[in-house]
Formats: sequence, structure tokens, C-alpha cells
Amino acid sequence: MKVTVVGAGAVGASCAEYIAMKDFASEVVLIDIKEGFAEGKAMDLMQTASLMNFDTQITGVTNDYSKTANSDVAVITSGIPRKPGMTREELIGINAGIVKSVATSLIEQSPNVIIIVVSNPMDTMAYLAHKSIGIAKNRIIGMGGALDSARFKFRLAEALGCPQSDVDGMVIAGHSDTGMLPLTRLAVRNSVPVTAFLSEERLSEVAEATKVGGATLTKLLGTSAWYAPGAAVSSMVQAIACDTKKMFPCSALLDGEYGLTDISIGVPCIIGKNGIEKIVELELTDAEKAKFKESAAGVRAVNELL
Ligand SMILES: NC(=O)c1ccc[n+]([C@@H]2O[C@H](COP(=O)([O-])OP(=O)(O)OC[C@H]3O[C@@H](n4cnc5c(N)ncnc54)[C@H](O)[C@@H]3O)[C@@H](O)[C@H]2O)c1
Ligand SMILES: O=C(O)C[C@H](O)C(=O)O
Repeated sequence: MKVTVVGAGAVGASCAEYIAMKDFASEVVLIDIKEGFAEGKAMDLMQTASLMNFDTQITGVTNDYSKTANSDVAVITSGIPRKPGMTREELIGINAGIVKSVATSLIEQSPNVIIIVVSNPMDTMAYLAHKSIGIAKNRIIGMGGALDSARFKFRLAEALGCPQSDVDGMVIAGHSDTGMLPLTRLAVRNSVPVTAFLSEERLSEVAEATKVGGATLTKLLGTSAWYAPGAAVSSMVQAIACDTKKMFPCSALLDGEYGLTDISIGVPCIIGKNGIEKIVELELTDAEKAKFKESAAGVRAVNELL
């Protein structure tokens, strides 16, 4: 299994680190435009191999896509992150050009690659990747819901005063401060609906904290987060590499599912060796359907800026 990670910045390096530590890939190629940067990150990470007990070979290259040839999976993290006070959508001007050219270079070298798009605004960047390279829709996956769901579980466990391993929950719809839809109705603690333990008011606080999870970290860090994003991507890469058929909410190009077409947005997906192997259609309530529709309208409005 050969994995390319484009962008050796905060998220790209964290993603390469978690992939290596899980030790399921033979090779990770880190590629960046900044001269020597990916080489440095790769060397530093390789010097942890004997300490962290992994055999994954990590190589860094500056803008040489021939080194990414025949990758099975590629992750696009190249592009600028937001600063405190900004929205993800404001990044479109710079990131659209980067994502389009990176996706094109990747597919030239690895015609069968499965691409995971991370760069923001992610749903629109995933849509742009589909439009730019036109490969089968199961092979371009946007990462947002896996991260948002991890943040939802963190907030649920905090509210419940229990370990995160006790809780399960999922966030669907757009990866934006206002568009996320944390499914509080379906969240559980050891099979018991969390509504049995938390008031409606507390659950709505949990949902709100989840939705602004990225903005909260951006305010604290001065740039956006990387540990949980890197871990979320590594879990998705592992599901592809090991063909686990694990379900993650991912930004998928819809063709009638959830009543939508020609949009990439967060929905539950089964992930395996073919990328998105199935989109799971949930029975949403009327209120959830209305929020999902509103979120989709927001994503479409950003897509129109392309
Ligand atoms: N989808 C998500 O859940 C999620 C989570 C976190 C971050 N992000 C997004 O991921 C992106 C990266 O964030 P970061 O914190 O790693 O930023 P960063 O600035 O630390 O790293 C970005 C890297 O991309 C490189 N780069 C720029 N143009 C390139 C190109 N054409 N080819 C190769 N490399 C190029 C830069 O040199 C830099 O090293 C941002 O757009 C951020 O908003 C998304
Ligand atoms: O918040 C951001 O801008 C980065 C990312 O989308 C996140 O949710 O951490």
C-alpha cells in the first residue's frame, strides 16, 4: 500500500505520522512545494521509527510527482488554513487553484488512486476535484464528518462525564461552522440514547460546541487544528488499505441520495478498498431534513464561487 500525502504542513505531517504509527502502509510519500520541507518532515518522522515501532517508509519530495507514481491512496492537504475570525469558505480563492492542479498531477501519475480531500472549504474542494479530473465518484472522498463526529463524541463524553469509548454519534451535512448536523437524536451511551441522560438544552449546547469545534481551536491555536484532522484521515486511509468496510460520514458526490444531485456533502459512507462502497441513507426527521437541505444550499452557494 503506497500512500501520498500532498502538503507536508500541520495536517499533512500529522496524517503521515498517524499512518506510519498504525503500520499498515508500506510507503508514505510526503510532497510539498516548499523546497526541502517535505524532505525534512519525512526525515524527522523516519527518526521516530525505531522509537515508535513502525516499518512504514516515509519519503519527502519537493513538487516531484513522479515519486508519487502508482499510489493507492492520496490525501490532499495542500492549501492555506484559516486564521482566527475567518470562515473556511474564505479560503476558496487560494485553495481552489491548488486543489485543482494537485488533483490533476496526482491522477497523471496514479490513474487508479483513491483521493481523500482535506483542504478547505472541503465540500467544495471535493466537488472541484470531481469536476476537474472526472474519475468514478467512489474514488474521491472528502474528509470532514469523521473529524466532526470525533469532536461530537468528545463533547458528548464531556457532558455525560463518561469515557469517550462509551459514546457513539455522527455528524453529517456540510463541513462548515453553520452547516454541520450533529445527530443528537441518534447518539448513544452504550446503546442507550443520550436523550435519556441529557436535557434538550444540554444536548443543544453539545451540538453547538461541535459545530464550532474547528473555529474554537483556530482561536486557541492561531491556525487550524491538525492532530484530530490527521487522525481522522489516517482512519479513513486504514479503512481503504485494510478494506474494513467501516462507516464514516464523508463528503460524497450525490446522485439522488438524500434527494440531492451534483453536490459533494457529508453523508454516512461505507469505506473499503474501492473507496466509497455504499452511501447509507438515514431516515431523517422533518426537522433534520430541513437542516440538511439548508446546509446543502450553503455548500451549493460556495460551489458557485468556483
Ligand atoms: N477537512 C478538514 O476537516 C480539515 C481539517 C484541518 C485542516 N483542513 C485544511 O487543510 C489545509 C491544510 O492545513 P494545514 O494546517 O496543514 O496548513 P499548513 O499551512 O500547515 O500546510 C499546508 C501545506 O501545503 C503546502 N502547499 C501549498 N500549496 C501547495 C501545492 N500546490 N502543492 C503541494 N503543497 C502545497 C504548503 O507549503 C504547506 O506546507 C487547510 O486548507 C485547512 O483549512 C481541513
Ligand atoms: O477549522 C478549520 O478551519 C480546519 C478544519 O476544517 C477543522 O475543522 O479543524
